[in-house]
Amino acid sequence: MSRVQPARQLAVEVLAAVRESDAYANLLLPARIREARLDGADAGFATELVYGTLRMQGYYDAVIADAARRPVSRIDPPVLDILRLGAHQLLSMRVPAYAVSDESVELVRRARVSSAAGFVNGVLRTIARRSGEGWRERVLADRHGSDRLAVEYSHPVWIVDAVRAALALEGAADELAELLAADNASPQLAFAALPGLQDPDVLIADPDSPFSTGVVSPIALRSAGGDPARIPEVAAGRVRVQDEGSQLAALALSRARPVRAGERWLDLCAGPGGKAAVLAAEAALGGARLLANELVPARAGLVRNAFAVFGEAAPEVVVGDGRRFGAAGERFDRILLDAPCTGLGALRRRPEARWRKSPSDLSELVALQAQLLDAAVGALAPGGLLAYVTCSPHPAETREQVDAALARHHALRTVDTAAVVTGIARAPLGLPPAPSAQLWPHRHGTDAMFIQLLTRVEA
Ligand SMILES: C[S@@+](CC[C@H](N)C(=O)[O-])C[C@H]1O[C@@H](n2cnc3c(N)ncnc32)[C@H](O)[C@@H]1O
Repeated sequence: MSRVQPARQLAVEVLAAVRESDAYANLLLPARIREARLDGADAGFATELVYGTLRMQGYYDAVIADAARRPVSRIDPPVLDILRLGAHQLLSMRVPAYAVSDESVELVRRARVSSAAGFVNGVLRTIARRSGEGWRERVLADRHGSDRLAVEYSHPVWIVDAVRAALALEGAADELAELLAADNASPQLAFAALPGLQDPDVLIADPDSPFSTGVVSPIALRSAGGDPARIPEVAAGRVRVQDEGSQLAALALSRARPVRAGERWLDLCAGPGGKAAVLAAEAALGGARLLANELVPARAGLVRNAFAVFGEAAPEVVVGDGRRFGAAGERFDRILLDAPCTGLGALRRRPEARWRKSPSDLSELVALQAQLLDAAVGALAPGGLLAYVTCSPHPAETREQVDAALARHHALRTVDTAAVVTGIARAPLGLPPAPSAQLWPHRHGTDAMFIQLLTRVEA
C-alpha cells in the first residue's frame, strides 16, 4: 500500500508545523485545506484529525506509552505525531485498524523515518486490540485527583488545578469534569453581525442563509460549518467570526450605559481587532470616537483590516505599548483592556494552546496585566468606564488582578458587571451574584471570558 489520503498527509504536516515552528493550528489548517483544495468531507476529516489529535494528545500519550512500553519522551517526535494521529483514529473516530496501520506506515516512510515502520505498526496494532473503554480503564486505573483528570480529559495538571480554583470561586468546583470535557468538544462556529451594518434577524429570516440564531449574544449568529470566507456577508466584513463571549465583553462596555455623542473610547490591546470592530460599530451608532492601540505592528495591521468595512470613517489605529497611556495624556470615557493572558478560556478553539502554556508564562502575564491596568486607570476620565477582560478564568488573571487594582487605585470602583451582561444577553446566563461576570464553555457555549467593568470616581 503506498497511498495516503490527502487529509491524513495534510494532518501530519500540520501537526509537525505546530510542534516544530509553534504554528497555530486554527490559522494554519484552514490555509492548508484551501491550498490542498480539499472538499467538504475531506476538509472535515482533516480538521477532526488535527484538532482531535492535538486536544487529546495527553490522553493518547498515556495510551501510547503503555502500548509501546516506553515513555513518549523516548519516541522520535515525527514518529510520535503519527502514533498520536493513529491513536485518535482508533480510539475516537472508529477508523478500521487496517486502514490506520497501513496509512500510518506509509506516513512513516514519507516522513523519512522508515526504520520506525515496524514499531509504529506494532504499537498501533496493540492499541487496536483493546476497545476505547478498555484503554480508558487501563490508563486511569492507578491515577487519582488532578492527575487522573489531567489524563482522562487531556489537560496539563496545572491547568486542571487552575480551572478548579476558578470554579471554586463560585462554589462550582463540582463542574470541573464538565468544563474539561467542554474544552475537548469542537465549538460551533459563532459570528457577530456588526451593529448598524448587518441586522442578524434579516439573515436568520432568509431561508438561503447558512445562519441560525445566536445563543447568548444579541448580535450573534451561528452556522453549522463550511468555509466562513465563502459567506458573502463575511467576505464583505459586515459579519465576523467571533466567539459569543467576546461579543458580550465588547457590548458590556458599549451598552452598560447610553453613549453620549463625542465620547472618546480606547481599545488598549486591540489586535487582531475582533472586539475593536464591534466597538467601532457601536461607537459609530452612538457618535463616539474610538482609538485602537496595539503593540505588535503586524497585529495592528489586522486591526486596520478589521476596520476596512468602515471606509473613510474607520477609527484610528496606533502602534505602541499600551503602558504609555495614562501618565499625563488624553483621557477616555470608555476603555477596553482585553489583556494579554494565558488564554486558558479558549482551549476549545486553540487546540494546541494547553500544551504550550506554562505556569512561568502566567507570572509574566500577571505582571504585564497589572501594568496595563494601571495605565488604563490613569487614562480613564472621571466617571468613565473601563472593561478589564481576559479569555482566561485563572483567578490570578481575573479576580485577584481586579482586587489588586482596587487596592492600588482608591478612586476605582467596580460596576455590577453580572447585571450589565445579564441585561445585554439574549438568554438567561444564571451568573452568580458577583461584581464580575465569568462565562463558561460548559454553561454558556462561549469561551471562558472574564469581564469586569470598573469606573473611576471624581478625585
Ligand atoms: C487578548 S489579545 C486582544 C484581542 C482583541 N481584543 C480582539 O478581540 O481581537 C491581547 C493583545 O494585546 C497585545 N499586547 C501585548 N502586550 C501589549 C502591550 N504592552 N501594549 C499593547 N498591546 C499589547 C497582544 O499583541 C495582543 O494582540
